[in-house]
Amino acid sequence: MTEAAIAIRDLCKTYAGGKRALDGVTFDVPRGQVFGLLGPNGAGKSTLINILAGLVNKTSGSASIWGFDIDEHPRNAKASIGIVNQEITFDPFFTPLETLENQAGFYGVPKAKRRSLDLLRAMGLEDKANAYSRTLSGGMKRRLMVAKAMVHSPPVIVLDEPTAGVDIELRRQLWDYVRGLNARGVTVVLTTHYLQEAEELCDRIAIINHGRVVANEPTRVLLGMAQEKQVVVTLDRDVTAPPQARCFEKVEAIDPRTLAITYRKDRTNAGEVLTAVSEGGFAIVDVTTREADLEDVFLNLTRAAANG
Ligand SMILES: Nc1ncnc2c1ncn2[C@@H]1O[C@H](COP(=O)(O)OP(=O)(O)OP(=O)(O)O)[C@@H](O)[C@H]1O
Repeated sequence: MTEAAIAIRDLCKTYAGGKRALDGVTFDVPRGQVFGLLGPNGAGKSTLINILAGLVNKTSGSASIWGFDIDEHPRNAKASIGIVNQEITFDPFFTPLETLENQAGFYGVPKAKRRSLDLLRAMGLEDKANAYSRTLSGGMKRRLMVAKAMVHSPPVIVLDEPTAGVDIELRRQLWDYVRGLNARGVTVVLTTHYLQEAEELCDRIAIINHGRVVANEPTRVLLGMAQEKQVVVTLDRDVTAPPQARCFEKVEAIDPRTLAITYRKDRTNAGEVLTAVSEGGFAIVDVTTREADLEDVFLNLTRAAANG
């Protein structure tokens, strides 16, 4: 069996004051994947990452990184992971090249083994190597943070909300860099509030809620768990009385001639829904369908956990 990049077993954390932030968390991050860690605010994601980073002490359970237990081999465990936090932290008066060299010094990487320029190239910052870091754009600063977390060549990198507050174009750029890192063999763990980001990038996703894992599946399996689908039909005339059928879960009027009809794919299919609309005496002029997305699954799972 190939060992996991990160193995977490029955991890618990109760903060002083009694808050139980992690309540028996168990999962593996397989090597070579982009792994998404999702959860609503306060679910325990930062606590988990901080335990891996050695910044927060766990209450019980175990965790290992690249086969190194964080208690038994803390130095090796730390050397195996690079963590990119949400905050941008580097001295604005150093250049990107100096920033990486300083960080490599901090990690004790010998000069001969440093590859600061390679990293800057990989992050698209080569031509900024000698600029003042404070003159970089927001997206460049984030990429510099990723490069900084990579100076000791860890096989695993954790990106905590890498695109929070970043506009869509920069977000796509950062996604490309994440894909590039992964293509070079780096295992990537990503926390994000943007479900579309997880859907696009992650091979596998774990969802945590109230300190527990409520799902841990390949992304496509998770997406398959969404049962609701929608067809949007444009009709030949204004609808005064919306059509009704047992296979409809919900009918909403988008405009007088356009209806969004929700159905459950485990109970019916788009063909039956469209037939029911025609049988209601309408001719269908246009049809589009909307696939359920991760957001539907996420809401269902976190809601189910809240109610259960
Ligand atoms: N130092 C601390 N002392 C006490 N409680 C804490 C501490 N840090 C976090 N918590 C609590 O533990 C729970 C989990 O917090 P955590 O920051 O791990 O969640 P999160 O999933 O990272 O949330 P977010 O997405 O908002 O960062 C929350 O209820 C939080 O208030």
